[in-house]
Amino acid sequence: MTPAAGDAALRVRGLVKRFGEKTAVDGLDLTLPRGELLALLGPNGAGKTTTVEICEGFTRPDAGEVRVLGMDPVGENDALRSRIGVMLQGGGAYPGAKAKEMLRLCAAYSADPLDPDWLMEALGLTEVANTGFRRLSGGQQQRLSLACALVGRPELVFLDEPTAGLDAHARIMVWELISRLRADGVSILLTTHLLDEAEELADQIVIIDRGRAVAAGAPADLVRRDAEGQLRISAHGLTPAALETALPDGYRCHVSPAGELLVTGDVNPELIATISRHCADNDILIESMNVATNTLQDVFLTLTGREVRA
Ligand SMILES: Nc1ncnc2c1ncn2[C@@H]1O[C@H](COP(=O)(O)OP(=O)(O)OP(=O)(O)O)[C@@H](O)[C@H]1O
Repeated sequence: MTPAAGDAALRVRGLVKRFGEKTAVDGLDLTLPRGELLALLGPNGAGKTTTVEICEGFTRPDAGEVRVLGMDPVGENDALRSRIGVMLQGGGAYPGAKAKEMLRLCAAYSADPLDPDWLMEALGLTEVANTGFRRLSGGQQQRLSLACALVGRPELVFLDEPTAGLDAHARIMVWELISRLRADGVSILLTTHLLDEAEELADQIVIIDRGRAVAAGAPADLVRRDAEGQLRISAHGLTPAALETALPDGYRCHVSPAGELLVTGDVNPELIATISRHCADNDILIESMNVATNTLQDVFLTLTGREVRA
């Protein structure tokens, strides 16, 4: 259900941002309903950070409308500051402080902050509580920035690539914390170029490429977008031309770069039986046959012709 504009935590319409000749954001629309997590998924340079910085009120757009909790992020920045959570780079205003001090300073801005000790523990930072920000590893700095964004119990959080550069263990800690916030009703705009991150955490995903939305929907709907299935077959002697003539109209057969025979169309038990019969009649041994499901990577590739990490 599309919420009314007033109900959305974030509403972006027709957003455009240019840097000289370069159009970084090119007519983007986003709606983040309250209490949901919207993932902006796209490759390097897609315009994700630019979009987030505009929503945070740090950058002015060239065109379009942005409403954050119903307000203008530039004109009403003071009123918004305590209600939104932002991950600052480089230690924000306190790069010389120790980790725990820094989090306490951030918490002091809020009337009802989360417990800084609990947050440090949840993000695996307890051991470095007394280490200065500059001496933390990149991954620890990243997690501390996340803690600072969250400690004030914001209604809406902007997380720009929150797990970039984290190892697998730290990434899971961050995912668990984000899921918990989401369950507590916090609205979250998250950017990522990690397909599994978007799929795991998001209620809605907007795939962006070159500043434009190329697809949007719930993760499950996006991967069902191309409802046609695919069979991957390894069978020595099986040729696409011969198999295609044995199948009903509408099926397409070709060989993948990996040397597998791909059959595209409605994958059902009768199709598998027909292929098995064709191979038996021609004395061909099927070594493997798999039903391939569409992944977000496939969706992205189909829409943009590029890998999401490109
Ligand atoms: N201040 C700036 N001056 C000039 N060009 C910029 C500036 N900021 C961003 N760009 C350009 O705008 C485009 C979008 O950049 P942006 O950082 O928003 O992408 P992104 O999706 O966040 O990428 P990444 O995943 O690499 O962080 C890029 O081509 C980038 O080079």
